[in-house]
Amino acid sequence: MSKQFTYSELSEKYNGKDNKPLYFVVNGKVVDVTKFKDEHPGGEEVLMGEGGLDATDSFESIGHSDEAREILKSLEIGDVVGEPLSSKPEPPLSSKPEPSPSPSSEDGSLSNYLPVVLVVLIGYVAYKYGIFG
Ligand code: HEM
Repeated sequence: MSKQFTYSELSEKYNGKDNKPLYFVVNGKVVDVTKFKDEHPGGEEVLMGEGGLDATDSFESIGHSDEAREILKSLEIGDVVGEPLSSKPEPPLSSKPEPSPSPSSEDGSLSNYLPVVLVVLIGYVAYKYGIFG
């Protein structure tokens, strides 16, 4: 059975800082990129930024080649268990703003009566100037 890591263990002991090993998670697998980071065509910094985190989205969004996936496989050293520590917390659903009612639908607003006022006005003018004979 392969070695198991938790996210808190990874982010504390394997974050690549202060000469610590650099591990992160891709598709549920823990990869050891301590040595590979120097050879990474995309640079060392981007990998350092993922230390101890779930890098699946970052890895997939770049559109890495099959060769990159082969290297990824060769670097796998274990599995991750438990929930990821959320680096970018989602706002709770309840904080979403309620849609505000549109002002034109307010009762008693003058704009609701505008068509009626216009029709009466036009009728009055037409009557006054003898358009109806
Ligand atoms: C163990 C994990 C990784 C491996 C084995 C790996 C491997 C590679 C390889 C072989 C390339 C060359 C292009 C290709 O073949 O697709 C590459 C490019 C690149 N990688 Fe990674 N990569 C890993 C993780 C990451 C992560 C987590 C990021 C972003 C946070 C990243 C960002 C990039 C970028 C931006 C390039 C493009 C460089 C360029 O074309 O100028 N990589 N990677």
